[in-house]
Amino acid sequence: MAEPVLALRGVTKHFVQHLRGGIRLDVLARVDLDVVPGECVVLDGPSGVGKSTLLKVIYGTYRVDGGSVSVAGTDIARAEPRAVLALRRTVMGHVSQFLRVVPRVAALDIVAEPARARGVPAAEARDRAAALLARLNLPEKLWSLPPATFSGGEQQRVNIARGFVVDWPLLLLDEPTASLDAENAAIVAGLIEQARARGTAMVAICHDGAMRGRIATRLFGMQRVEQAA
Ligand SMILES: Nc1ncnc2c1ncn2[C@@H]1O[C@H](COP(=O)(O)OP(=O)(O)OP(=O)(O)O)[C@@H](O)[C@H]1O
Repeated sequence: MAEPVLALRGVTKHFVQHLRGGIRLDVLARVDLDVVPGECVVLDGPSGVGKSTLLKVIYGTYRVDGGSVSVAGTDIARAEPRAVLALRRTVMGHVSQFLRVVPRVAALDIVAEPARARGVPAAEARDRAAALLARLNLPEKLWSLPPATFSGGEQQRVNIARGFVVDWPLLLLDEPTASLDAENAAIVAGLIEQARARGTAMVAICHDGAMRGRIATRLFGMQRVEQAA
């Protein structure tokens, strides 16, 4: 078995809901998970069980109360912000549900940016970005425009292209096909399969049954944590 790119051990996380009288909510309790190159693990469990929270813990957005989150050997849950940013630049990509639009930057450059940040020359990065946008059926006349005014599905395709412009060791996918029609969703499934074949490890949230059946190599079942009285 290959070495895991991602290894979670005993991960525990709670929130205190300050707007609701300081109620404590235990969301993750002693979560263990290994993900090796070429796997696509889909998080499985009812709404509110902590799937998005777990993805944010892996991406280094949230600190944890206990346990460790090893991303390519670094415990990201405890890493300094600078180390988190370095891992995001070199090891770990993230396709979020919604595009974070950068004002006045063209769609093509938004897609090319992660490749540029990893040292790919500008022309090659733009070529890769163009190939992905074409594959995802984004009309070419939109490529030079900032995506602020794009439709939800167009923005999501820009976001997906941005996620796949680099061969990440680890890629996190948060509902990557939620706003897409069946044809474009199938294209995304193809991108995921190709990335797996190249050795990318993936962790995904995907509520659509047909899509998860197509992309998941394994489901990771999550259960609600019993709340302390
Ligand atoms: N930043 C936060 N502060 C306080 N509570 C939070 C925060 N983020 C999530 N929660 C709570 O933690 C629980 C788990 O939320 P999370 O979004 O991880 O669930 P989920 O499994 O992704 O749900 P869904 O499938 O509906 O998206 C929820 O009860 C939510 O209200």
